[in-house]
Amino acid sequence: KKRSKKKNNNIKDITTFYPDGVYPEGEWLNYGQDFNLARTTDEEQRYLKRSKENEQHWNDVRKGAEIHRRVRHNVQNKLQPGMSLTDIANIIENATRKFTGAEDLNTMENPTSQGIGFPTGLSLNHCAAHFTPNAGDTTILRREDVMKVDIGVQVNGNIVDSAWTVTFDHQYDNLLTAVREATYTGIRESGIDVRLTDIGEAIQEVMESYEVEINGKTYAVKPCRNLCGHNIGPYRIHGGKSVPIVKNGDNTKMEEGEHFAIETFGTTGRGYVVPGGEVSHYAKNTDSSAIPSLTKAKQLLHTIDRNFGTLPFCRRYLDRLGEDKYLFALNNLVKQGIVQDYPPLNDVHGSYTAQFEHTILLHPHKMEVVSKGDDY
Ligand SMILES: O=S(=O)(c1cccs1)N(Cc1ccc(F)cc1)Cc1ncn[nH]1
Ligand SMILES: [Mn+2]
Ligand SMILES: [Mn+2]
Ligand SMILES: [Mn+2]
Repeated sequence: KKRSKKKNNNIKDITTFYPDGVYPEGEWLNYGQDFNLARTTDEEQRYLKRSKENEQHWNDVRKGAEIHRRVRHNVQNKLQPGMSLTDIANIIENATRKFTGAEDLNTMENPTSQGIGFPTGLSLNHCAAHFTPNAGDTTILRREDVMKVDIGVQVNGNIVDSAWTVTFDHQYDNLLTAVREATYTGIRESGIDVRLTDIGEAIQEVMESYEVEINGKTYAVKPCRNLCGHNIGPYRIHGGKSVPIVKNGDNTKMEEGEHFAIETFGTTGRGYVVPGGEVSHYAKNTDSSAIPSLTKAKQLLHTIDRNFGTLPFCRRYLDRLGEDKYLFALNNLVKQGIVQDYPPLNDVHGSYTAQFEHTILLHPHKMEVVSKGDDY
């Protein structure tokens, strides 16, 4: 019997939808609520007198954000309990590859010019981040699960990092509302010359003002105090600044022109995460120049350099490139500090964690929430 699978014709190179090559702007926010943070017209002039390469840069991020919105809308329409996490990851990653025209890294002139920004996070329940299935994983999404979907899209190294939380049971609604409102607060509090600790304090206050009843037990929602947002650099998912989600005394300031991922995590557990479980996420260390000792490790590092550069990757992407029996060599690269591993980050078993994340751009005159959609 012919499967009634209709082909989704809306998933193709995004340039067919934007023949003029100009991508939609995100949501604009004024800096700060009081007068002295509002940026005056000469900052606006500086933005408007934008240089060609600057405009190309912002347009690249906006292209990635539009792809991000379409990829997440596509999977949101398909998500059901009973699906395997592997199928969910492939739906997301194949759509990203199609929209960016990065379908086969082996045939691309420059495999890192655009495509997947980092591994698709599909972290369940007490696991808050950095889980994606490895080959052979048989995990099935269940009705009672709280799944954080964390998607990365990159265009010329400009990474759009945005995430939301999927549930099918309304008993988690207050947990999601707490985190969504905390993330929105973090976004509104961000701005040029703002201290990171002040953002964390504002996030924490909103997060802790919520409680949630799950399976008959009432919890005060807590921030996962050792998770944070971060600035983003070209081909660098973590630019060195961490945006705390609790008050932490870090007086480092946000600066004009920076890209930030503002993400908050709420939990019914202990309020902090620990690494645990099988590693799937890896990334080349930007500040390592060590040469691998093992021949197999040298060959693997060449594959990583060509296909990912300093972008994070996961084991499934190595499998897809035809790499085989690479685990010992990969662990050697990790031991030598050439590659960093990012294990899953978990609160206690039986707890529930939620996440919302957007990427923001600190223009001279206003903030642009570039990954904003009508979903979150
Ligand atoms: O937790 S982080 O390592 C971090 C937070 C603050 C400073 S560094 N991380 C960066 C990252 C690491 C590996 C990836 F594959 C993707 C991203 C944040 C994050 N994970 C998912 N979305 N955003
Ligand atoms: Mn994260
Ligand atoms: Mn993310
Ligand atoms: Mn992030």
